[in-house]
Amino acid sequence: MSTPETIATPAPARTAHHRRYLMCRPEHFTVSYTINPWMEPAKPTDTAKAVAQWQKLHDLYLELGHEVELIEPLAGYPDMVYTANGGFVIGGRAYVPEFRFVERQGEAPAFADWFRANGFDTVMPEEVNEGEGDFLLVGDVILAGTGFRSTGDSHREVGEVFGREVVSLNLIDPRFYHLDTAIAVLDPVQGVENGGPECANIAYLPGAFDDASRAILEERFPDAILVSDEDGAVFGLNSASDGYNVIISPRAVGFEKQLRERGYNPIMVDLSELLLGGGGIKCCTLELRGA
Ligand SMILES: CN(C)C(=N)NCCC[C@H](N)C(=O)O
Repeated sequence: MSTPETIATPAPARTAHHRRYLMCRPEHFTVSYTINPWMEPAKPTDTAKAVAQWQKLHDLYLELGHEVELIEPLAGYPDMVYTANGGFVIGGRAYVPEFRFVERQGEAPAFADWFRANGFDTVMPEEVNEGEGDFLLVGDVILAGTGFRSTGDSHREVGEVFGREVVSLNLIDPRFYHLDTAIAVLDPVQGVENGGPECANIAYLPGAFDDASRAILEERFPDAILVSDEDGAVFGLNSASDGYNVIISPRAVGFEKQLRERGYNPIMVDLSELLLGGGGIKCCTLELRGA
């Protein structure tokens, strides 16, 4: 009697897409205040180590063929390294942040000046929003997080600025206070009109969302990778993908395996020092989507 054969479904072939990123060298990095549960000013920080770890991420992007722009770090703004919060950029238009906490508010004019000086159509905000920390472009749609930082009103505003559908999602766990700690966008931006997939895929941490938001994610992304609480808790989802290479924390071992099974190429970069400020790989990376 022959035993039934299990036929493994082959992982789809993935293609890397060129990216342009904005980063900020953490020359002034330290933890001198607490605005998220990860930050403990009493714990010592090592700025040289933060710079060395950040440099590896920066150099990896260049090795992968991506472009990296730099913004000058400002003394007194140790969180400026987390450039994902410095704006949200699509089609050459930059929507500037309005930070929730006074400790970061001085960063916004510096990001606005950088966008203007580099030819972006720069839109000043009326609503509290923390840029690509809470806004993620997935296919043609903007997923927008709220609950801790960006307000619901900023979801309306970002929709008006870019003329796109916005899907609001409620974050409920203070450890995952920005959307980019709970969702990773895996596939390149390709709308149906550009010949791309109808829906680019994501990975997410179900426990970071309320029931209603989880239901939305399940319906919109039936093929999403669901990551474990263990991988979520080490900021595994705070990653950067070019559609093939996915840069993740070396601690997210389960997520690494899930990515390989789906045909992605996970590359591990350790930003343990920057985790002391409550940020990881994605937080240090703002995508500059051109016109
Ligand atoms: C992935 N995340 C959370 C980010 N997009 N940014 C990190 C910001 C960290 C900073 N200390 C703060 O609390 O604002």
